[in-house]
Amino acid sequence: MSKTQPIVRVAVVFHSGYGHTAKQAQAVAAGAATVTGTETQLIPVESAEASWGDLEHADAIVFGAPTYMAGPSAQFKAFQDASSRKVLATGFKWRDKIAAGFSNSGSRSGDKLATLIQIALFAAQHGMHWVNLGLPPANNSSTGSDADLNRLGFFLGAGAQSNVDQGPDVAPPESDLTTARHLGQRVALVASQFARGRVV
Ligand SMILES: Cc1cc2nc3c(=O)[nH]c(=O)nc-3n(C[C@H](O)[C@H](O)[C@H](O)COP(=O)(O)O)c2cc1C
Repeated sequence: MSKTQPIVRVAVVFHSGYGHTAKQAQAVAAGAATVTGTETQLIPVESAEASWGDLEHADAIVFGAPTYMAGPSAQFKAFQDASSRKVLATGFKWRDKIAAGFSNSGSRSGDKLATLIQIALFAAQHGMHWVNLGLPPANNSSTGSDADLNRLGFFLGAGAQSNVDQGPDVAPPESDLTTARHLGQRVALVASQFARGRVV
């Protein structure tokens, strides 16, 4: 890349107990990869211990967790807690990075908003710049449907819903994965704008 088009690194850190949120995470990364000059990395929280260095070098980190009992899963929360010692205490290393979030759950609401709010606050504690979903709500009129982009009507981040009797081969549905790809692309674009600004 030229000096005016720096490479932008987008990391997607996620937990998924049964594979559904992993599908959403893969879609976020795929969306980010559509932006020229973007390198993406998918990091399951189980691998986070080996990935603190990668996260330090990322321009943007997208955080994703399934909603379990009205908040991020315990495994994702453990990753968040570990970041206090690994990131905050060692020099506020994520300050001024781009951040965004996503969550998947069994119910259409399922209280995913609580998870997204928690993730946004977590990013704020790290001094990161939050990127919202940037889509109008959909599936909210007589002509709307579950095939709509942002069918669940989130603003803060990307939501997905996976029927609890379906595996990750079919859930969440394509509309939620397209919504996740949109978020990834938006994050990569914003990260690219920030990176160009730093060059200037
Ligand atoms: C311990 C536990 C708690 C859950 N709590 C919620 C919840 O609060 N709201 C909801 O809609 N679904 C809830 N679910 C359903 C999951 O969010 C849903 O199955 C999701 O697709 C799981 O994602 P995963 O396969 O990435 O783990 C819960 C599932 C588990 C296992």
